[in-house]
Amino acid sequence: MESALGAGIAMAEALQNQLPWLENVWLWVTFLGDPKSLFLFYFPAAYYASRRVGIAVLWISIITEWLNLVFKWLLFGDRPFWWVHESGYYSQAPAQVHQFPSSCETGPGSPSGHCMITGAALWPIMTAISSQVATRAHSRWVRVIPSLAYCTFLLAVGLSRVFLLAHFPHQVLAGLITGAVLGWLMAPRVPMERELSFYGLTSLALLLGASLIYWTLFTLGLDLSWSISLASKWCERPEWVHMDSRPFASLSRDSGAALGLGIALHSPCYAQQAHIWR
Ligand SMILES: O=P(O)(O)OC[C@H]1O[C@@H](O)[C@H](O)[C@@H](O)[C@@H]1O
Repeated sequence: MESALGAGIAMAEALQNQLPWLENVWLWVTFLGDPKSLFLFYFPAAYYASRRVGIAVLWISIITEWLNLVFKWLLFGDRPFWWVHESGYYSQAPAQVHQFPSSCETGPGSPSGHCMITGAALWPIMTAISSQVATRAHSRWVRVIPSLAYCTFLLAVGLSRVFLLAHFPHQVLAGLITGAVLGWLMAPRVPMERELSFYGLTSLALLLGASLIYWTLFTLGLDLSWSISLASKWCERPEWVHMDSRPFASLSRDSGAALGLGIALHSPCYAQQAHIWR
């Protein structure tokens, strides 16, 4: 296992030292692939274009981010930025890698959330654009552009995570595969018109479900804050350890977004707008 992780560090070394001019590109790509961007940018943009696709993006983001949190708790994956120091693997010849302001994620590393959550949530956008293109374009090459763009973007997100020392390549691969499978499975099953209690109960279930898993693992003697201690210990600058990368920050976002979606869809203001649109 150590040599596989070492190969991941060698890949990060190559990305950082052989292609230094791409640094800003990787930082931008990681920002665009951040699960937070799904809630802040992709969901509103998709909703503006199509209500159904917008709700699918938000719903899939909520559920896959929650699943990603649970997978991370169960898989105990190291992050490269602390593993290079903690493992002792580089005590003789230090690795030629450095950290960035967005390297110091405090959650465990496996699977990559950027790849898994963003991969799943962008699936409905990709399929919606694909079907639009298919009705207009006759060329097979034009029709594959949306799926090609989806794959290229996610591959770039994966490479950016390796470049930043946030993930090992196998964690990126696990995130990419899980994200695409979840996107494919969930996109046709997104609940569209449900009563407010459905959203309230989903919000509560996400909150209580994660808390129950956390306390069960904690009672079994597992320390789930191990990654926060390692991130704080090995991050080059304390100000790079961001509170919103903590596992419970994403849980609050998911639970709040599920309830917020229900309240918004049942608000008189929304009903009035929906009436005008019809
Ligand atoms: O697992 P990754 O790719 O580091 O990404 C997941 C994390 O990305 C962070 O930027 C978010 O703030 C977190 O909430 C999220 O959990």
